[in-house]
Parts: sequence; C-alpha cells; structure tokens
Amino acid sequence: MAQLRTRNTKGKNATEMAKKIKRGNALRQGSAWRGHRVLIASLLVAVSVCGVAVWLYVTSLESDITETLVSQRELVSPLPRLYTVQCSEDYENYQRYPGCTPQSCGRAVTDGVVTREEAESLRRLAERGLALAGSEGGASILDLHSGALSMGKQFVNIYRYFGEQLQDVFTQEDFQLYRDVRGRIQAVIAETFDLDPNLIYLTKPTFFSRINGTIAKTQHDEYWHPHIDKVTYGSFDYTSLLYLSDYGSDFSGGRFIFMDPTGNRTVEPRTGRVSFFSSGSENLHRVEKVTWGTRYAITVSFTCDPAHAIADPALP
Ligand SMILES: O=C(O)CCC(=O)C(=O)O
Ligand SMILES: [Fe+2]
Repeated sequence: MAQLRTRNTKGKNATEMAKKIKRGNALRQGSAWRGHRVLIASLLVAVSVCGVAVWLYVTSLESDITETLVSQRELVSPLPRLYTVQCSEDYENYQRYPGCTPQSCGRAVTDGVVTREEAESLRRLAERGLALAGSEGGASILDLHSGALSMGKQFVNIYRYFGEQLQDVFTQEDFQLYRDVRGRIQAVIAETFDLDPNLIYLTKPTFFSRINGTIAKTQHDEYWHPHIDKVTYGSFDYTSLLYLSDYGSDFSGGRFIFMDPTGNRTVEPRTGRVSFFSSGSENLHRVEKVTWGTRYAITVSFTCDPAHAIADPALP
C-alpha cells in the first residue's frame, strides 16, 4: 500500500512536471507569436506612414491648390456664384467702351445656364468634329468660326478641307444649339457684371478643346502654362468656359486654377458648368495637366470692341 502510494505520488509529480513543461512551451510559443504580430503591425504602420508621406509629396508637387472655389460635386444654380476681385490696370491701355469695359472685375461660376443634356450633345459634336483629325500631342482644338481643326502638328480649315462632307458630321440642330448656348452665356455675363448685353460681342478665338495626358508634340499642346487672356488673345474682355466633361470621373488633373497673389483658387470642371471672368491680369490662370482620361471644354470669348466682333458659325 505504502509502495503503491509512493508510485502514485511519483506518477503525479511526473504528470505535473510534464504539464508545467507543456504550459511553459505554450507560453513561450504564445509570446513568440505575439512578438511576430507586434513586428508585422509595426511594419504595416511604417509602410502606411511612408505611403501617405509619398502621396502627400506627389500631390503637393502637382497641385498647389489653396482653395477650391467650386467642386465638381456642387451644383451652383440658379444664380451664379460671384467672386469679385479688384480690376487690374490693363484696361487703361485700351480704349474704354462704356457699358462694357470692366468696371468691376471678378470671376463667377454657374451650373444653371446650360443643362447636362445640352452639354453632352455639344460634347458629341466635339467628339465627331475632332475625330476628323486631332493633334498628335495632348491638346486638340476645333474652332467652328474660323474652321481651324488640329491635325498632327498643325491645323486645317474644316470648311475647305472637308467641304460638303461636313453635312454628314454636323447637323443644323448642332449649330443652332451652339448659337443658343453662346447667347445664354453672353446674357449671364452681361447680367452678372452689369453690362449692356448689346455692347458685348463674341470674339475670336472661340473653340472646343479636347485634352488628354499624351505628351506635347508642339507648343500648341502646352495648355498648362499660366497666362492672362487679354495678353494672350488681345481682344478678350470677358472669357467664359463651358465644361463638357466631369473632373474625377471623365478625367483627372485638368482643374482650372486662378493664380492669385494670396494663393491658388480652383474651379473643378463639371458637365454643363459655365465659368466666366474678366480677362485682365486680375485673373491670371492655368489649367492643371490632365493625368488620365479626356477633358472637353469650350472657350467662348467676348470683347467690348465692335471691330473685333465675330459672327456665329453656320453649317455650309
Ligand atoms: O479650358 C479651360 O479651363 C481654360 C482654357 C483657357 O485658359 C483658355 O482657353 O484661355
Ligand atoms: Fe485662358
């Protein structure tokens, strides 16, 4: 009996020892695994932090935006949103036209003048016209007034080059829509800047633009340089832009940027959005490089000088 008890006690001790060893091993394994987990988590955090830092650096290189005036998602309607700025002295170097020459300058945006359907219809017009040729580089234009169309590294005159064939490309309704829309844009500019609508005239160049991320082949493809429309184009007093595609879904990059002394202010293109502004150096601007997709817009320009007025285009 005593022998048996001793054996039993020995056996018990051995089992407990084995249990202890097992528990010890399990604890060691557990803490090794916890150690691995901590290491993996730290690595993930480090990789994420580096990723965010690189992303912030890359975006800060391309976009030095300090303020978004109007984002693509917003709908500015029915009234335009107006931002006034002090007029530059540029206008003093030109003849003054009372009722038209900018007295109060600024920039405005409205989504209430051209419907999405109308803008989509104009985009299809632009797509068909630009499909006839197009630039080798990233920026192509189609000017229905002068007939200029980008072709390779140069321009052709669609009315001379394609003649009667154009009737298979454009319809009378397309041209009618183009005229209607430009009339409405003219009216909203006159109303917003308190001008006589009969003393502001369409001027050239007024054109469709198609921009993508292709590398520029000529200077005409370099749309992204900062510029002042009155300096670049001479006759401009009011510039308007009608956007025919959406920032963020049709293309990325391609935001319009006012470069003010106090920082950059941007307008994000939205289909049917009209952005307009006085054309002097109070509105120095540039377009961001398009990084993917295709951006369509129309630049519609107005002058106060009747000698620089142009007529609406008509299908031959
Ligand atoms: O397409 C745009 O947003 C601006 C174009 C422009 O600056 C211009 O045509 O002068
Ligand atoms: Fe411009």
